[in-house]
Amino acid sequence: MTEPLIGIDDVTPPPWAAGARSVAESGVRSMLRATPRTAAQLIRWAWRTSPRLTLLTGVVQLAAGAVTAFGLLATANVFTSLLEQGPTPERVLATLPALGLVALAYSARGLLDAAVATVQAALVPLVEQRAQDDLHAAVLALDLVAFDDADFTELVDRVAQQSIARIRMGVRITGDLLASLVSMAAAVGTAGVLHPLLAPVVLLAAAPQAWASLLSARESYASFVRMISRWRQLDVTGDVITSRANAAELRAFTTEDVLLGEHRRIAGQLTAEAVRLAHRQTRIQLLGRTLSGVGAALAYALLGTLVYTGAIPLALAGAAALAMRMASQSVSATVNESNQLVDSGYYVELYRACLADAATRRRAPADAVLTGGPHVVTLSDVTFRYPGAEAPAVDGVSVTVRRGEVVALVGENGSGKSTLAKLMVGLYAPERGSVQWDGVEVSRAADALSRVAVVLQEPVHWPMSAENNVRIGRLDRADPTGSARDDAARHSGADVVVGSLPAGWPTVLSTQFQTGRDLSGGQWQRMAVARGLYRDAPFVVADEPTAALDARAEHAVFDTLHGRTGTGTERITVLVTHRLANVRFADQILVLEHGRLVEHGRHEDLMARRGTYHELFTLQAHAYADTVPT
Ligand SMILES: Nc1ncnc2c1ncn2[C@@H]1O[C@H](COP(=O)(O)OP(=O)(O)OP(=O)(O)O)[C@@H](O)[C@H]1O
Repeated sequence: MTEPLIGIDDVTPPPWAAGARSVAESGVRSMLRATPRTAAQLIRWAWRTSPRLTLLTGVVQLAAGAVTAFGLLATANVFTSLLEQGPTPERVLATLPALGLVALAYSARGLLDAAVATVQAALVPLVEQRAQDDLHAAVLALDLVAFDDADFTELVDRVAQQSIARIRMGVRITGDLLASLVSMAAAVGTAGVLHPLLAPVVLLAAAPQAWASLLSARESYASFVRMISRWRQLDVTGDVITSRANAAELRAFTTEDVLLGEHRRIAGQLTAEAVRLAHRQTRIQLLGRTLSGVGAALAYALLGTLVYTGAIPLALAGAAALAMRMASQSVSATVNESNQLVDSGYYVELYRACLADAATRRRAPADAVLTGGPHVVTLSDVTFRYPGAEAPAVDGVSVTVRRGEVVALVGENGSGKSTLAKLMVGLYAPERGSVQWDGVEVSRAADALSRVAVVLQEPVHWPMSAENNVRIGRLDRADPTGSARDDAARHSGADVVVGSLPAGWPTVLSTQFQTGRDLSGGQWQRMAVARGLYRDAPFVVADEPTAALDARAEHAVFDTLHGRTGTGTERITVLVTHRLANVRFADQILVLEHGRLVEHGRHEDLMARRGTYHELFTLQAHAYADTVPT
């Protein structure tokens, strides 16, 4: 097979990758500016999480840097007094107080390092938790339609998987960077005090290494942008291979080899790119180190010249050499930490961009209140298009539904039934036209969804007890004796499912837990119907609620939905189904084709019209009539 299995070999980088692309294309100077920006952003988040711990971290990091500087000065002092006129026993004794200070500085640094570790251990997880919490809150506040935008959902996935960990790392590195900067300033400052020429020379010696690190980081960004579609393909293929849901079909169609081959093909491309990148980065780093080495040699040569010409007394030369050594060490640490921050900076920025994007995709603010109802639901010229789609999924639908009615949505696959049902309850807002409940625009009503129960074809498999799988339909419903729960279970057939569970209602329905159980497709659907009934809402949307149910269970569910038994008829029921025998008794049948409402009426009217509904119904009826013995 030569064609890529996934079908898309090169996708356009999503808009959220623009940040990485601009870094990859930007100069070293703008990358230099990115580091303080990232650090400032992380400090702001840390401050927002805990001003006290942030302040404390800053203070102990600064103190650690300052103590290191103090240690350097004390050591320089020891050297100076030792070398002043050649060491003698008296002079050695005279250095003892300075040596004491060196020891003090070392132990203070040890204590401060412990303090840094303790304060960071408290602060970093808090910042991480807050970042995760804010992300979850933003995702839960999203308008449903946001999940239909593939680029945005990939952004959310990436941020959830990568950015949170990078924020954690970034906060820690920002603290370390602060301490390294103080040490560097102290060392460079000391060298400068000993002779003004030494400070710039020390910095110049380190500059090539810093430059090489930034170039190397820029190469990483460029590689990331180049391979972004490969990474997406690798993730998708990996998920197909490892997912439990796919396991049976994947084997039944004997696709193991082709999938493995596809995964290897993509992974091979990524590995080749990783090797190319590593070689390029090694060359850049080597150049940087060589130039830095030459710079360091020049710096020491300058020191030698200064001593030789008497510009620096010999007694101070040892201190100067020490300061230069420490300056180059702390410059290396600063460069290394800045580098890591540049690396994290991309994901930190992605997180910020994701929250900003999510804020624009929130559900519209509720500015209308419903008083009871809905009694009358009115759709006027409703049109809706999924993000990025050319054709509307629902196109100019107008209809009125009254309380007590059962409305069936009928049509071929992809004709817009599920989308229309979601528009009716305000899960989607129309692009054109309006959906009103008793004259109120439903997508702007504060409490519309609390009046809705949905039963979907592929319901959520809530990883919780069977009891809560039903009660989550309305957790605040007062049902101390469990009679409402039992009613819902009886009318959906979930009572039989629960009866077969080892611990009954408390059994956890998830094999992710040791004592948990999984259910069959039809059993899950019965639980979903029970949940919908338990919600006891005045507006019920049942989207293929019985697709996986056996005949007896299906019959019972439709009896309930049609209000012929049990749980009350004072509601609106919207039913999406392909089993047309179940829509015969509906008060209104809406037939959709390519999103347009092409037929509308009761069963008898539509049969008399001999249009699409008549054709679909007759096809199904014949399939049964030919086989039922008379
Ligand atoms: N998330 C989405 N993004 C883009 N297009 C979508 C999305 N979901 C559905 N569509 C498209 O919108 C149209 C209507 O889909 P919808 O799910 O409403 O159809 P349906 O009548 O319920 O289909 P089925 O009988 O197969 O369940 C289809 O053309 C479908 O391809």
